[in-house]
Amino acid sequence: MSHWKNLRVASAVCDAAEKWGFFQIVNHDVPIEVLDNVKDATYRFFDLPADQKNKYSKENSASNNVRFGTSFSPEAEKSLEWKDYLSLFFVSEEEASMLWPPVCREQVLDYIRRTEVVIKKLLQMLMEGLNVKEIDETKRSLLMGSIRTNLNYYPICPDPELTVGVGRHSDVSTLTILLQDEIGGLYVRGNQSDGDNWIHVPPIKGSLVINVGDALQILSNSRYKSVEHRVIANGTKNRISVPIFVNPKPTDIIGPLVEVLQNGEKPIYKQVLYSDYVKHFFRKAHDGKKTVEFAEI
Ligand SMILES: O=C(O)CCC(=O)C(=O)O
Ligand SMILES: [Fe+2]
Repeated sequence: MSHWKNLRVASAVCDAAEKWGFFQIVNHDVPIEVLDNVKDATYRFFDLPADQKNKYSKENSASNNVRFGTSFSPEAEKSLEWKDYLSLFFVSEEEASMLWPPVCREQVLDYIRRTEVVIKKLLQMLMEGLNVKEIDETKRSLLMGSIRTNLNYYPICPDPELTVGVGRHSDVSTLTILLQDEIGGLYVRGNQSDGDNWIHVPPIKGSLVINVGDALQILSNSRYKSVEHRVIANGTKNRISVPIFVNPKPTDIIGPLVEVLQNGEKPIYKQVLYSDYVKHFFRKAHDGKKTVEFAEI
């Protein structure tokens, strides 16, 4: 990735986003200490006593932008996912310094700051692949207008056969940047249409896993693919991961970009308010990729 101006790197990124929707990057300029620090901070948060963590639960949190919880949409699920999380919606450094838990705040902010450079480079390459020459203010908002970071904690599960870490889903983001630890357990749906073909994403020290989300699939009129993935429950080890979800602003209207349709290509998606899309997404339990149908024409 440090050679991101090299056309071969750009074309490998666009190719992976088209064919797989998932790839890993190395030599990306986010220092390994920043990654290690945010992993340590994640453990520090989940090691806090329950009453400390519960200060950030739905019932107790001072803001909707900070949320500690379990599973994905507990009201809609038949069985809960074996995962606790702390979700941090970034508004400003000032807000973070007031609301985010002190045990992880600085490390998460640092991780976001250092990753932003990588996000911009990736989006620039992906946009060039769509014939978008410049990321102006409107596009910047559509592509990276809001940022949410989750700290995920998958505790040891006494009977991993009975549940999952995270059920099959695609992300609502434009791009997701995922830091995973060395345990493994993330699977991605392969691009062969026949059968149930899941591919393990092997942990690579220092790498970041990148995946295309629904919003970028919609903006690119399905050129870039938002691919299903899931995490298995683990019977012997705790696992953590730290995704940064890069999203449009909630008030943005998303639909296929004009540059993509310039050659006469038919739009597959209509224009939808991004916050409506997100609402639709969180109403249901994780169940594959059906959510994107909400935006189909
Ligand atoms: O923990 C992981 O590896 C993936 C988590 C994930 O897919 C998500 O939070 O959307
Ligand atoms: Fe995901």
